[in-house]
Amino acid sequence: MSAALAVEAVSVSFGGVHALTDVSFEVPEGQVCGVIGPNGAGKTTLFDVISGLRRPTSGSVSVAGRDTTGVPAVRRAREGLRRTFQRTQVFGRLTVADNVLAAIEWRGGGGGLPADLAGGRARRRLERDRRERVDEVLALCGLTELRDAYAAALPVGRRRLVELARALADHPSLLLLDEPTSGLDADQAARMEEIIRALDTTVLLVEHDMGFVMNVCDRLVVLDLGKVIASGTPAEIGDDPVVRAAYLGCP
Ligand SMILES: Nc1ncnc2c1ncn2[C@@H]1O[C@H](COP(=O)(O)OP(=O)(O)OP(=O)(O)O)[C@@H](O)[C@H]1O
Repeated sequence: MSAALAVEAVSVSFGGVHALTDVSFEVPEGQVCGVIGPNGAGKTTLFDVISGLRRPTSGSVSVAGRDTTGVPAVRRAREGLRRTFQRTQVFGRLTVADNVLAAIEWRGGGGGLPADLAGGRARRRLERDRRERVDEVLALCGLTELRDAYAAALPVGRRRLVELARALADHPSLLLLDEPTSGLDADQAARMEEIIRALDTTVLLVEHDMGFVMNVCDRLVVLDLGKVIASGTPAEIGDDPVVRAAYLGCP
């Protein structure tokens, strides 16, 4: 079976700066893979390449066995790729529940043409299913009690959970999380850990909190100055002398 995500020999240069050099790794379906590395290691550039915001100078990206290197970001999103950002992106003027609903309805309000063709009863069923999904995702993310709050009024930790809820709303096949614990307090980070561990979606995440990364990831890829310096299970990475010296700062 092909990997859910395969990054093959990806390089990105910005003029003379080699942000990524010959980066390769795979993530099997359903696994959580963490990308770690110091500032400037190339993590954001890698996410940009995988999500289609940046075309690599060379190399390729495949999702579920299909080469998506030249595929625009919006089409990758339609095919099930979701990404959250270091700076949370939610609709501040919508309630929490409507933020999630909008993430489900973006393919077409109320079901679009198929629902129109199918008639009123089918449309009502579709709308009911969507509202049920909103309730389900809000509960999963611990947001039920905040469903009617405006997203702009929430502290950053809660907004991050709203962003996650939006990303999960229509069952992504590949989820990219950029610093999911940034701005979260300890309880919220624990909730984030639980949510990610319970997902059956393939997840790639960038995170600086090493305790979180070690708990939540099945595999890790370590970048340094744009190159993969190690990859393996969290235990293997924790024991790797190259990583300890270059990144963890210990012998
Ligand atoms: N648009 C750009 N133009 C020029 N150089 C860039 C650009 N984007 C990134 N870089 C450079 O590429 C390298 C990798 O940057 P990138 O932001 O991917 O690293 P990062 O690991 O995400 O860092 P951080 O943890 O600080 O977010 C850095 O040297 C950065 O200065």
